[in-house]
Amino acid sequence: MSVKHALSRGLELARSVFQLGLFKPAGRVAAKFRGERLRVSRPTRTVQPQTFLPGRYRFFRLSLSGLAAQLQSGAFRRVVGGGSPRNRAVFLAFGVGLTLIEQQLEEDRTSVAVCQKIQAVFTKKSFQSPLKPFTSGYRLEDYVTGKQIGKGCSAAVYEAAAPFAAPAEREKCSLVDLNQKETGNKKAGPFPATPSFPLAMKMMWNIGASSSSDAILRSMSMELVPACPRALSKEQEEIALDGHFGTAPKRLTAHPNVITVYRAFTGEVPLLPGAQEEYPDVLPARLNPLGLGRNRTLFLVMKNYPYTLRQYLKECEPNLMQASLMLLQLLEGVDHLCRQGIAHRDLKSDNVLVEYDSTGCPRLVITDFGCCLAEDLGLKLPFESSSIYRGGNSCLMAPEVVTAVPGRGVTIDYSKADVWAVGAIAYELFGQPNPFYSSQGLESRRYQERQLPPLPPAVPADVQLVVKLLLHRNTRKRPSARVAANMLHISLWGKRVLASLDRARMDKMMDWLLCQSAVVLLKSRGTSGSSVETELQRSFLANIELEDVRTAVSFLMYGQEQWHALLMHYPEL
Ligand SMILES: Nc1ncnc2c1ncn2[C@@H]1O[C@H](COP(=O)(O)OP(=O)(O)OP(=O)(O)O)[C@@H](O)[C@H]1O
Repeated sequence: MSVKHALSRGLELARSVFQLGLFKPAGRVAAKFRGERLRVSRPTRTVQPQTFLPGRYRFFRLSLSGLAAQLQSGAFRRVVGGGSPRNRAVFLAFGVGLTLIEQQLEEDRTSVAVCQKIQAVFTKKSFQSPLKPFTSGYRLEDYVTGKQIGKGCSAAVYEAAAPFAAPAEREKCSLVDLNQKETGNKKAGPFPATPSFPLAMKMMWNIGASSSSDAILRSMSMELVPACPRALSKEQEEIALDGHFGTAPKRLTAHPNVITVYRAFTGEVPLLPGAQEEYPDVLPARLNPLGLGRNRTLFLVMKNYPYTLRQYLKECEPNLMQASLMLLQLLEGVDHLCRQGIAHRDLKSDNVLVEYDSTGCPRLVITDFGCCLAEDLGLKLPFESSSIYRGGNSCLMAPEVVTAVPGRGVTIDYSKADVWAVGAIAYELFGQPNPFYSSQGLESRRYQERQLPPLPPAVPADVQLVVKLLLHRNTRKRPSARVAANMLHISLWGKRVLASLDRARMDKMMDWLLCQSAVVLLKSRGTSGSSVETELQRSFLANIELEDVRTAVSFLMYGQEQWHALLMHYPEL
């Protein structure tokens, strides 16, 4: 290799590596050129908190001061000074690279500060419940129940109403309301002649636990993960905590794309419409002499949604924009769970509920946390024996979960399992059958990425890329929910800035983020109720982090192939 060639190759590599913000390879590139491993001291971890540490490489990042020390060391100078012209050229290129790093760090510090300010503005206003706050409702008698609206393997769900929980006026925009308006059914007072049912009451089937509140709350504790702070009465909250000896499952904070359980209480199983015909076996002997159920069980009160996602998609065909927004909502919901160390483990279109926002756009919420993982240990589950429960719905179980083999020291990492299921559900959102349902033939245990069916050609390329990446078998090549959501946000609302971006310079991106923030703040001041679009944009801005944005931009700019080529070259990325 000529000196000129080595110099230009070194510079080119340094530039591309620095532009991507990948500092780790810089060390390796240098080592590669020198034909030996560069013995720089391991990263000193005394980087100031505000220093930007790019992406996943933060733990590996070369310490500039360590490198500087190496540069000054006699051994290094001997290699460089006495080395071949090629070595000197590479050293020169590397020196230029170091200057670039310094500049980049300075720019990154500014960008991080911008992101932090934006986050602070958008995390202030927390998500508001659409229902009037209420202080009672801890007994079955507080509610009027209507017809059955759903049934699963562990519960029946009924429509319900309570005078103290009427929906806030501006939020009454569900299909139920629309239908009632069309048929002239106007509300007159808290319990009109034909009551509308803004609530849904889930009655769990209690077969295993005894009838004590303690046993019920302990055995069904996962259902309480999306419960709001005052969902349980004081006494039951204490029982729920005591029953777990201080290790009760985590509770989620509210999010527009995650169900909120407003009330949870234990009570006697009533004979509700359809019980004798549809679930006689799980009724207590008091109601069915042959029934196996216990006398008391857990009740959960939530907002009543007009559709599950599966029902909605059977009846409606969302357009491309709506389908993309729906995908984005699932990603935002999953990101919210991940941030709080919770894995749903049973995501499917039956466990997603749908309503319309004030503009007619479908709003999605993730529901049914009965199979979730919400332990203090986080998203890693020790998997030492096959009796350990991995989650529901094996068809949509991520490859790393379904193929895990129990053994000593084995853990299953769920941090990207839900997002994989979102990738599979994306097919349904865009009008295709879910490729992982048995009728379609792919099994998450053994499929290859090339076997994935294409999405319809009309689906935007960026969305196709996101779905492809989400279904990557290798979790290291699968983006997190946050990065995937950022990709969609930038693709939906930041196409122009993306086209003008220089990979390294995030200043244009920061300008765009500031503009977006102003626009979203203005939109939020409107009186027409919050729209899905605004909620999504708020979520994006509330969670903005430079390294996630940069990774999303890299994926979008390089596309999957180039990114993976880079990963192959530098597998430790
Ligand atoms: N808040 C709600 N609003 C409207 N319908 C609901 C609501 N919650 C549940 N449903 C309906 O009830 C059905 C069963 O609810 P859910 O999935 O929570 O029960 P489950 O027994 O835990 O289900 P699984 O079989 O997945 O374990 C849902 O598929 C849906 O049709």
